[in-house]
This record gives sequence, C-alpha cells and structure tokens, in this order.
Amino acid sequence: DENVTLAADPQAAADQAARHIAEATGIERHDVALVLGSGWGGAAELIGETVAELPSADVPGFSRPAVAGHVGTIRSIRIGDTGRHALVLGARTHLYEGRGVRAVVHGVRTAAAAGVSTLVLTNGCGGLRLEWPPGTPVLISDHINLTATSPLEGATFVDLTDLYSSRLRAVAREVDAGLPEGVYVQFPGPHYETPAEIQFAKRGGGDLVGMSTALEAIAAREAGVEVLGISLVTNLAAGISPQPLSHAEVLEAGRAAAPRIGSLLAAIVAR
Ligand SMILES: Nc1nc2[nH]c(I)nc2c(=O)[nH]1
Repeated sequence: DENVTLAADPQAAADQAARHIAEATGIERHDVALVLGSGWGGAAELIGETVAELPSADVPGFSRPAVAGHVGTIRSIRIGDTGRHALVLGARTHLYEGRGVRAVVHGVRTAAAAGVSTLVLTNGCGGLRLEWPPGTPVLISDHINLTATSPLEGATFVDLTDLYSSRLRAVAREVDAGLPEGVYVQFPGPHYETPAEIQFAKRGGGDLVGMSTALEAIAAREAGVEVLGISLVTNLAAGISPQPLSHAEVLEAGRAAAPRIGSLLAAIVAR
C-alpha cells in the first residue's frame, strides 16, 4: 500500500495501520483497546502476557510520543486465560501538539479497524474536588468538550448520550465499589487553567480537567466502540488547593496509586 496519509483519508490510514498491527503482532483481531495516560503506564504488565510490542513510530500514522513518560510502543497483550487480546496504545497524540484532530484520534480509529468492541481511555488530570486528592482514580461519567473542535467532519450528527458506557462503569464498580465518578472537561492546553477557568468549569458541572480523552471518545462512538473512561487525579486544579502543590507530591501520588489503578484496570479488562 502506498503510505496513506491522515490528511488524505483518515479511515484508510486507520485501516492501513490496523493491517500493519495484525501482520506485525500475528493477532488478526483485537478485542479491547487501552490508551494509557499519565500515571497508567505500569498497568499493561498486569493485564497479561505481551504477545508483541511495536515501536509506534513504525505504525502508519503514529508519531513519536511528545510527553515524557509516555512509552512509544503499541503492545498486543493476551488477557489472562480469556483468549481475548488487548491492544495497548502507549503513545497518545495531544491536540496541543498541533498535528490536528485526525492525528489525535488516529489511535482510536486504528483500534476500531483492528476489531475492538471496547476502548478504555485513561488519563492524568487535575481534580476540582478537595475530597479527591492526587492518586484518586475517578470514573468518567460524561465530558464537557472545551476544545471548540471535533474529530468528526461533514454532516455526521453523532449522538453522545451515555458516551461513557454506564454498563462498563457498573463493571468497574463491581471491581472497586468505592470508585467515584465525575465529569471530565477537556481544555486544549498546553497551558494549565487559570483559577477563574477552573471556577468556570466547576460551576458548569466539571469535576476533572485535562487535555485529552473527550475527542478520542467522540471518535470511538462514531466507530461504534463502547467507551470506559478513567482519570487519575494527579494534582488539584489551579486555585482549588489553598497552598501550591509541589511537583514532587504529584509524582509521588501517581507512583503510590500505581498498584491500585493497575490491578483495577487488569480486573476490568478481564471481565
Ligand atoms: N488541563 C489540565 N490538564 C492536566 N493534566 C494534568 I496530569 N493535570 C492537569 C490540570 O491541572 N489541567
């Protein structure tokens, strides 16, 4: 195949990437895909045995990760003894990288073309509630998209009701009954919010703020893939905490949460 570019035909590019992954991993169809955001990197090993690991830059349409800590690989993992396979997209493209919305959702469209019926979107985010300190995992119940854009083009009027599947959230709560839920607000970034913007998001019904996830979820819905979103609060958003947070505290909180969120993700995926 000539190297279909995202700009020319995003669906063809996703189909090409999915064929590349099937050939390179030897797994013809994957069942579930995961996007591992900040703090979630260690979860993959707990899901099962890695069948194959590909440099994401070798897969058509993917690029090298821009965010430190994001591994630049795509992994095929056998999910325990279920006979099902997970596709772990280690490198996420963020809108603020300026590569366009098609690049942001290429991984999701590739996973759909690879056959997955479920997508788990994870991220690190800012928390708007004092009762959710850094290290708290929060199920995403809905999102507010403040990016002023969409991965969809043309007259594709897609319904987004129950976008963050209540069925999958119930499965997650069977695994960990104490999981709170919140509304995720995607800002374009790369700057963090001002305290005034955080109050605006809070008064508008937001509980979590980040720079990913919402656009990926919309693309997944268009592709008919069921979505579960889980955020890891890694810091309190601007102005929420009276005293400034130290970056060391944020990093420590993420590390401390790793075992809990890793086993949570593995248990959910095994269902
Ligand atoms: N927009 C936004 N994104 C984030 N990602 C992380 I980690 N923390 C934040 C935050 O406070 N705001």
